[in-house]
Amino acid sequence: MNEEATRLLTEGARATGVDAAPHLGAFADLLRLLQEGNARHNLTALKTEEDIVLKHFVDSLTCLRGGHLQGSLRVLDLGTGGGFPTFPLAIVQPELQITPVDATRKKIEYVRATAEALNLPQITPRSGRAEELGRDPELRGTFDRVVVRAVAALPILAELALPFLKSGGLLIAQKGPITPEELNAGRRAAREVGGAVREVDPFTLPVTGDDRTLIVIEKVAATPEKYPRAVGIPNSKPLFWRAK
Ligand SMILES: C[S@@+](CC[C@H](N)C(=O)[O-])C[C@H]1O[C@@H](n2cnc3c(N)ncnc32)[C@H](O)[C@@H]1O
Repeated sequence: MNEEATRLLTEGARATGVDAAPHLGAFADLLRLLQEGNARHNLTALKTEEDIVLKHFVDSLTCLRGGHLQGSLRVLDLGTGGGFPTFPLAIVQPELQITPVDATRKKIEYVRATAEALNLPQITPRSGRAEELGRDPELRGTFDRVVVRAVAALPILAELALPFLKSGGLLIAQKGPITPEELNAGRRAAREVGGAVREVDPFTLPVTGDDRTLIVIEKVAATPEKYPRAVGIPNSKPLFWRAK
């Protein structure tokens, strides 16, 4: 990792309360593996080391805001893509037991190989659609946290994520700026699937100043059996929201 990318990672992580210094070697390995994997799997559009460090590594770490990811929690990363926020979280909080999930099998193969290369056995990837995995008795209702970054509108995320959570578990959704309409629909959808919005935390990404919002939804009641609906329906007919 070049000097400027190292400086940005250190500074950006510090702004989120993380000391990156002990982890610089692991982040450098992750950067190299992502760049190599990108040639085969189209994992990220970001090309420069500085952009990857800020917009994937530091951005992923911002889901630690609020202090909801401490201890040996069972965490599901819904729509992990190239492993974000899974890898940055696993590097700085190795006690988390993380299951990254993605519908694209090749991305999960990359995530599995990268977790092995980085010696992060606490990462146990699964490929599949959230609509189907959320009905698997081994996964439904078994997670303390679901993290999700850049996957869908909030009402869709609520339907896909809440089934995975235990009672009292939290969905931590990393989003860009959110409109009052999306937030309102997200609140209604959350209620429908057994959740309640607990925190809406607007902030700017360290260094770049990009607008971000961290939304925390608590599971307060069992998710009705009919959710999640069949594959594709949460996106094509989102609860209380318009389809894209
Ligand atoms: C824009 S990418 C974001 C990837 C990663 N979270 C990040 O922030 O870089 C969205 C990912 O979500 C996955 N995805 C979308 N809908 C899904 C679903 N219903 N079940 C599982 N994965 C899904 C896609 O395959 C894609 O890899």
